[in-house]
Amino acid sequence: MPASVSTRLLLLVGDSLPFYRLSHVSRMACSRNSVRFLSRISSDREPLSLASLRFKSEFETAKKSRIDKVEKQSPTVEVTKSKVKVVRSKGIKAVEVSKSLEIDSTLFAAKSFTELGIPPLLLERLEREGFMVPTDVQAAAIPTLLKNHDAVIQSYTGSGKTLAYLLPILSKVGPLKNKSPNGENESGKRTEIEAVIVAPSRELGMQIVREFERLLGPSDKKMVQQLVGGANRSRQEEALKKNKPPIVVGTPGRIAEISASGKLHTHGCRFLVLDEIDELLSFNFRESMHRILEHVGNKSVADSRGPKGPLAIQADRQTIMVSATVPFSVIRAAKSWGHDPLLVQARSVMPLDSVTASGPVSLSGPTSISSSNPNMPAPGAKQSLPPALKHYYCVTKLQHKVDTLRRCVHALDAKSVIAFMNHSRQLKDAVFKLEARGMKAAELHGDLGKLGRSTTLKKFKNGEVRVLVTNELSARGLDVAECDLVINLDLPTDSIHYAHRAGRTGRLGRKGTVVTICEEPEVFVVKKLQKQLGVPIPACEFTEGKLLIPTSEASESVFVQLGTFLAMLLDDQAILYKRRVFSGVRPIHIKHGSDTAKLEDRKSCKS
Ligand SMILES: Nc1ncnc2c1ncn2[C@@H]1O[C@H](COP(=O)(O)OP(=O)(O)OP(=O)(O)O)[C@@H](O)[C@H]1O
Repeated sequence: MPASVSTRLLLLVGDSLPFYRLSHVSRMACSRNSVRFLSRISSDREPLSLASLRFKSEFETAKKSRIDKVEKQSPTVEVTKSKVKVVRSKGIKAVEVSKSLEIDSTLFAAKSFTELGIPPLLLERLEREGFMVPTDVQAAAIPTLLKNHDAVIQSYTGSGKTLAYLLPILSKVGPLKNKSPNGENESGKRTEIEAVIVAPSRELGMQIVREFERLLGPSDKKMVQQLVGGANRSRQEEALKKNKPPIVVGTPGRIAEISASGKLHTHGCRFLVLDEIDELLSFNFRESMHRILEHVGNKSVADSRGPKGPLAIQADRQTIMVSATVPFSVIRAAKSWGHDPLLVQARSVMPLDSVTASGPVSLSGPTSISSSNPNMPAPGAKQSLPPALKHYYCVTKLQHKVDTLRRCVHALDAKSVIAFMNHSRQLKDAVFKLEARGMKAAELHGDLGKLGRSTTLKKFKNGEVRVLVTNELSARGLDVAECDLVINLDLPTDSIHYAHRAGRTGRLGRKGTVVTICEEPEVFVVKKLQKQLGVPIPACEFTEGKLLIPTSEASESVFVQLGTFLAMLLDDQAILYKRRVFSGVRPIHIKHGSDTAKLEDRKSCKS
């Protein structure tokens, strides 16, 4: 090891920090059942579970007569007596939670989809496709949506928000829905569009279509029609005419276009889903969204001169808005477009009216929703990151960024990597450099045609391409389960963009790492992101094929995690956590990939 490195007291970081349990603290957001499910996915170690925290988790249907009752009680998590103590055993420092968090988990402890009111045919399909246990957000959203509430669904990336709205729709629309009281399945009787799902990109739109098709099966897959831009429009119109699909999924521009041409009749539509709603609110989509909101589910001609303007039409449809990040603009829009909409999160369902711009509404609620103060955490960003993700940054010179990326991929032995850059013209260069060094890479951006985009994506998904170099196009919604590393070759513009990029890895409880490669003058931006997101982002280096962290950074990172842990255990109003940055701590060595880590010379740690 070079002298410069050895004198800097480095920490070798592996898959498990000594505070492994701390790194998973936010799994508290999961119900016991989904934790059980998640632990099946990463079964190589035991995660911190609600059971270990002694959460109450029986499914007590009888005790709850009406969902609305629950919905009105805003904070659903109650901290009664919490004691955290640091214990030492076998040289490992660990945190033991001795007593006792109470959670009103009736809505969020479903052991199976059966308990959520899904019809039998759909249950069969779910089972066939391997969906056995609902995730937390699904357990909260499905009963809420089945009761026809308008809703904003917010939970972290990769937590299964698509099925959270797709299942209630398929419970009421198409061939898998509940039979009518006289025993007849009414499928096929209606000829109108019953559900419109809008997504901001073609890739995401097509991914949603595939999720529908997977459950509908080959014989009924024509029940859903994709209307995404870049594809042949007249073919889409013909398919609409011929198949009369009850469900359409598309991008705003194409849906608005076909609707304006009179070939898409959505006035009788019952569901309007706006996926990645905060993105759909952007200026680019304004006109198309205006048309969609004005027409979908509005049987009578809308009064566009009403006091709230044309977009405030109270339609007959159920409006469902979805994103991992919910800034206040979304809350405002949802209040204006929906009938008493609810905010559905993994552990809470509350009226949107209880969400204000000025302050916290609940422990898990949108405490970070703020419309003005730039120093406040970015709206909704905190709850948007998968809890098991690890974040690092690495300082290098501009001309060495791609080489650092390559070393990072080797050091972490990453199999499937998404690297983000801000400008599409730089992507080709990065790909060229990687390929020249023998690393299989490909670029993905909006300037490629539809075919080029889908071919590249397919190659990435099936492992032919190891590094996908892309821009913001791929930051939202893209679901590649195998992606184990996200790299920011350029800094994201803010914490919301960071959260969506980061969320391409660590999907559904899997392991994932995010590394931001930046230049020295950009480090303050990373520090700011760390503060806004409430996650530790320590500096790292890549030496001798290993990811190394300077000791001071490691200590800070451990304490950011401890702070997050305490803040989650105890209401942040009740405890004022003071972060201590250690000084003079002797080196800590943790073997990469080992399950148990050694915290050497603990005596020198002053706590
Ligand atoms: N209950 C479940 N059991 C097993 N797999 C599931 C379940 N729910 C969802 N999944 C899978 O988890 C993956 C992530 O789901 P999805 O894309 O809906 O996440 P998301 O929350 O919408 O993420 P993002 O915010 O990034 O769009 C998908 O591959 C989906 O098929």
